[in-house]
Amino acid sequence: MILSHQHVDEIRRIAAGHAPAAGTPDSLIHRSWHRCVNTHGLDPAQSFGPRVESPTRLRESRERIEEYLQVARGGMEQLFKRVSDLGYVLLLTDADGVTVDYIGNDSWGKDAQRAGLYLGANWKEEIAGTNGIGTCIYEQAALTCHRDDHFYTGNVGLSCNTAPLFHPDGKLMGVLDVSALAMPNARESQHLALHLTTLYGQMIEDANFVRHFRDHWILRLATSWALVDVLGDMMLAFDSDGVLAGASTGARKWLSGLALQGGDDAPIEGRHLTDVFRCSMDDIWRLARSSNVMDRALLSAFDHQSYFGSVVAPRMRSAASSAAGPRDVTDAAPALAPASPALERLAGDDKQMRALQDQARRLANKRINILIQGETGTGKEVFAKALHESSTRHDKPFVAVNCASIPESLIESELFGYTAGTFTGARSRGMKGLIVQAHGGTLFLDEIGDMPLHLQTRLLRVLSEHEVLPLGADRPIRVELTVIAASHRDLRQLIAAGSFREDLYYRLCGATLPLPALRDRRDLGYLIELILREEAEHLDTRAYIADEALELLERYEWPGNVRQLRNVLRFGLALSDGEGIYPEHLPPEVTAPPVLLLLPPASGAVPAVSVAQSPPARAMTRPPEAERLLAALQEHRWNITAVAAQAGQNRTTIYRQMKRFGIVSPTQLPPEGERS
Ligand SMILES: Nc1ncnc2c1ncn2[C@@H]1O[C@H](COP(=O)(O)OP(=O)(O)OP(=O)(O)O)[C@@H](O)[C@H]1O
Repeated sequence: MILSHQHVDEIRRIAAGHAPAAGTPDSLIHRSWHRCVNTHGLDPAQSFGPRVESPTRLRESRERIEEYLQVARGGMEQLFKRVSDLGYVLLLTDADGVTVDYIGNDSWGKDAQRAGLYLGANWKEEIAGTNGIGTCIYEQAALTCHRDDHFYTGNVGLSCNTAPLFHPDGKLMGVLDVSALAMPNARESQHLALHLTTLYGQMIEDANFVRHFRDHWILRLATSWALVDVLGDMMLAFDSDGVLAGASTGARKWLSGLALQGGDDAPIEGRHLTDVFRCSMDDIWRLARSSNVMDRALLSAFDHQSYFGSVVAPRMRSAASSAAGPRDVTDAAPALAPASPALERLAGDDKQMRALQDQARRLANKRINILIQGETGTGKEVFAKALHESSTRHDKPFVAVNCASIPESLIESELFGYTAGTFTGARSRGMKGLIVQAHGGTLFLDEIGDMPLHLQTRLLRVLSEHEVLPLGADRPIRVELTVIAASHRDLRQLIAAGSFREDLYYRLCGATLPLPALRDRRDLGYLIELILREEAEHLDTRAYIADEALELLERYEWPGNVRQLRNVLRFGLALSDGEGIYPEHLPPEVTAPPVLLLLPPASGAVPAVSVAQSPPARAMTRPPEAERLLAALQEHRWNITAVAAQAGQNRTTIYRQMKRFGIVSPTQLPPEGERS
């Protein structure tokens, strides 16, 4: 041990900016000495006595962080069992360095108390100079402050190992300290104690994280598959839409380090899990259900490292829903998202559409890119627009781009823009690209599957770096936008065929909304009424449709979906001249009789009534569902309402099934002699 005046001289030398003498402690301690003299105005030659806060101040501190204290106490008791025989005491402080909890050994309690290792002692660096706790608060990193590292000579008998404890929001909660008096001089004597302090510090933080996010889903990640269920290196809390609500300290460091490398300093909260990993939410839910750890690998979207994941369900879920897995997340989600008129009007009483509307309401204000899939004409653009209008971005631009309809040679300049002088002739003045035009709002990329591969690469960069580089420009433009992409094609098939980038797919499908085909919707009546009213208003005519015409619409399969429905109604209104739509006002594809299958007579009194127009080989097959339907129709004497009631379905469904199986009611058959 060095003499006290040598200690003081060394601190003054370092504080004055001189190089340390050989064998002196690390620069973290030097930084603190420098701070103590030059910033806090402390003098190392002064004597030091611990400052102990009043019982009232201590009580107030403890009350403020009650939950943290409870969690930390559990970890401290475990840790104390491991270090008490070695002569250590444990301290827990708040973020201001005040000791709010203490576990020590009664036999040397008095000495520890005198040294300031006790409840209420304030170890802030501004007061106590360089010390384990105060310096840890400054450095926000685990450290050892061993003997002569301390600023005041009165403290050089102490050896302190500390770890900062962070709240799930990333702010410092306090410090865990493992301290002892009269340890051997060799710094190495503290290695194990520091290691244990760091380990238990992480366990306390993780326990606090799990408790804080007990109503969220938690994804635990580890680089070792064997440990993922017991000891995650990192944890991410997310809601049932996959939006991140918090990250444990390990995950926060990992994510912010990686994001900063990419120049992105946006907060972690609000990002989507599928931005972090190259996977879809379906993969995350699958991972939650899988019991085989080897199936639980996730590939990071940033550093392309593999992690093993396990998912912990929120506390509020019932046992039954947990067992069913997280597929039915809408059941687990808290309350229904508030209604939004733009989304509301898109559907009537159709279960699939209702679920999509609810999901869309929840997603509207989250920073998530969305992929809408559905057959042509199902209303993908209409849905995207409604989503935008329901969001807080509704007063910002909604820019729609149809990747299939812009010539390939123009897509790049249309999307990314170009500077003046890049082109000659009419385009010489430069143009703000559509991506930049959508800044702050929503960019709708329709038929994304048709985007050429080289532009997919550029789009990927826009999405990950939030920057656009117009053609001919040397500096990128910063853009913030939400992308809604749509496709009627299966993008996974395009990926398999090599014509769509997998990484772009994962960037785009933060959530996938599959729009049902019109033939699978149960709200055709609602849509007819809505569209009829809109079209009639447009044509300034009467919105009326006769029952016979309505029945034909209900029986039609709608290969062109809602777009075709709108066209048919517009056509009907135009032809009907304000007299109401009757069958003769409908286009032939809707009124033409279906292609019929020959169904051999069923065993029963009523003869089979189908007519053959198709090849004999197909005609002879009669699927069991057709058998059952025909039997029900015969039983109810072709009363469609009665058959629908018995089957628990609506009349439209029965009509569709009849059409599919080529079953025609005797009342609709042409007279015997006219059949072909
Ligand atoms: N829910 C709805 N209510 C009223 N009209 C709708 C609805 N959905 C779609 N439509 C109408 O259908 C037509 C097609 O809609 P939209 O362009 O959104 O379909 P899409 O799926 O994007 O088609 P495509 O795949 O061909 O791009 C539009 O005229 C729109 O007005």
